[in-house]
Amino acid sequence: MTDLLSTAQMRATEARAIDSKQVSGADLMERAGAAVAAAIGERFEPGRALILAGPGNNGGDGFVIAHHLAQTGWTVEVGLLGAAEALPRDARAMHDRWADANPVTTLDNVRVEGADLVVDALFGTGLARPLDGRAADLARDTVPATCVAVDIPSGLCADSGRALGGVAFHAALTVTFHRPKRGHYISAGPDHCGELVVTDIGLEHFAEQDGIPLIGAPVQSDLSKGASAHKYHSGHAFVVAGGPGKGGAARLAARAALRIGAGLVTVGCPLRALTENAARLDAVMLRPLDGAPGLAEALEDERISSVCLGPGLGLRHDTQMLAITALRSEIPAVLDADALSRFSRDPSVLFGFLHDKCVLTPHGGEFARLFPDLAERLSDPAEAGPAYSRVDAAQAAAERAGCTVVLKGPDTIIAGPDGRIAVHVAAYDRAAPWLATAGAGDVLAGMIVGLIARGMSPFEAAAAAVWLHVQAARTFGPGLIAEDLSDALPAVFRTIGV
Ligand SMILES: NC(=O)C1=CN([C@@H]2O[C@H](COP(=O)(O)OP(=O)(O)OC[C@H]3O[C@@H](n4cnc5c(N)ncnc54)[C@H](OP(=O)(O)O)[C@@H]3O)[C@@H](O)[C@H]2O)[C@@H](O)CC1
Ligand SMILES: Nc1ncnc2c1ncn2[C@@H]1O[C@H](COP(=O)(O)OP(=O)(O)O)[C@@H](O)[C@H]1O
Ligand SMILES: [K+]
Repeated sequence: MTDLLSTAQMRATEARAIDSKQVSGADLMERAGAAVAAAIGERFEPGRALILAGPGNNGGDGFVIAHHLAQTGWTVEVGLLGAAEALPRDARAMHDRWADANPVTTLDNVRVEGADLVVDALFGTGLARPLDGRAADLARDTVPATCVAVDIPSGLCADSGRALGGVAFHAALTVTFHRPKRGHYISAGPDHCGELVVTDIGLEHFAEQDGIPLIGAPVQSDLSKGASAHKYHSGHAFVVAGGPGKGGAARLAARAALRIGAGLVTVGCPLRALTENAARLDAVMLRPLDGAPGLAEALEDERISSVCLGPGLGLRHDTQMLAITALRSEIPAVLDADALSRFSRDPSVLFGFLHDKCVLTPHGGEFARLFPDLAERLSDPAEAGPAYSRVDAAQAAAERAGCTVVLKGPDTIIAGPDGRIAVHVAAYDRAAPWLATAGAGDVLAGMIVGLIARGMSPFEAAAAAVWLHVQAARTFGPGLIAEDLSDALPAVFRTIGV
């Protein structure tokens, strides 16, 4: 499992290593710089390299890289921000080794034009405030295709993935050490990092705390079915649909719930939408509902194991009554789309009925309607590190709501009411750009409700569904529309051995 560290966790690991006296800060810097130079050697032909060295240990790594590149045929120029005398001890030593035989210029005097490679060793995990002056100009002027970032692109907050002051380098390659940091994955991180390489610098033995897990493929045995199982062993998911002409979203959710393995799925809809839904559904069952009292009656069936509300439900008063009715039944519930937005005027009404078996699946806009203060902190300019992050926001939302919150996006954050967090990022080798398509969210809600019907906990169901959803998009490939996601699931199941 890959996990994402905070800068504090990384610093603690480094401190434990150094305190053990088994390794020194200079050893770590030597290994870090050598790892970056090796990654460069595997991807770029030698030419003219410009190293931008900052005033801390990130700059120290830059001098190690200069040393290695010069030994492998590169013409190397180094520009330093600040005075050599002010560098921390290890960085100063690396500077002195280089400066003994080579000139070091100031950052003000370097020019990125004409460089085949720009090594951004300005700031790493110690970035405390926005880039300014010459560093900010260089971040704007450096061509991403020629830029290799040391540890993290300078300007990017390693805890939040947000560019402090809105300015950060864009790199073709980022080489980080020991473990990826949160900032490499969430928010703008992947956009700034380019290719991400994580190198081992010998800290494994000193790692104590786990970071935030990046969600991987679900365990096959959690999704397989017993050879002699009855359909009711896999649960019965109930999806509440809107009125005539509005049923598509709920049908997408229902089909996803069935494909992901719920034993039975029923769509409940107003009587006047029955014919339309009947014409479009076969394996999914249909039940007319007479408003909230009708839903209450339907949910009295003890075999119903999960309920999904929101997709295509509309923003009228009925939606609020239907949601409250579903929540009162205490059946595990997935609330999406209109079932969230309907409560924007007074989210505390919703919070009053939620319980720990619920899952809320807001995209950014829906999140802002339910948690305006948290969304505002996210949209306020990030001026100091560690900046407020999507992880902080999702965690605070789950605590307030008392249930699992899935904050959707290319980077999807899953937060449990107990503080548990998991992240799936559709970037790097998990990119799924065609998933940004109408109805994809409805399918995700259906997948979650289907897995809950099968007996998974809300948090586990959300994590597994988010991975399967992206995997289905990646398996189908370009041209994907929401309808295709459920139909790609059988192929996905085969590849993970279900
Ligand atoms: N952890 C590990 O195991 C290993 C870590 N290693 C490397 O160390 C790096 C972390 O080093 P670091 O802690 O010295 O911080 P770094 O990022 O160089 O910056 C700090 C300096 O920048 C300054 N400063 C900050 N923001 C600024 C701004 N906007 N504009 C101007 N100045 C600003 C800040 O000044 P201050 O805030 O103190 O005034 C301070 O002087 C890490 O990313 C990795 O590359 C590897 O060598 C080996 C293993
Ligand atoms: N660029 C992207 N890459 C991968 N997945 C994405 C991207 N943008 C959105 N998604 C995912 O697509 C889904 C969109 O859901 P949502 O915004 O509710 O759309 P809709 O309301 O149209 O169904 C979410 O699961 C989200 O995580
Ligand atoms: K950097």
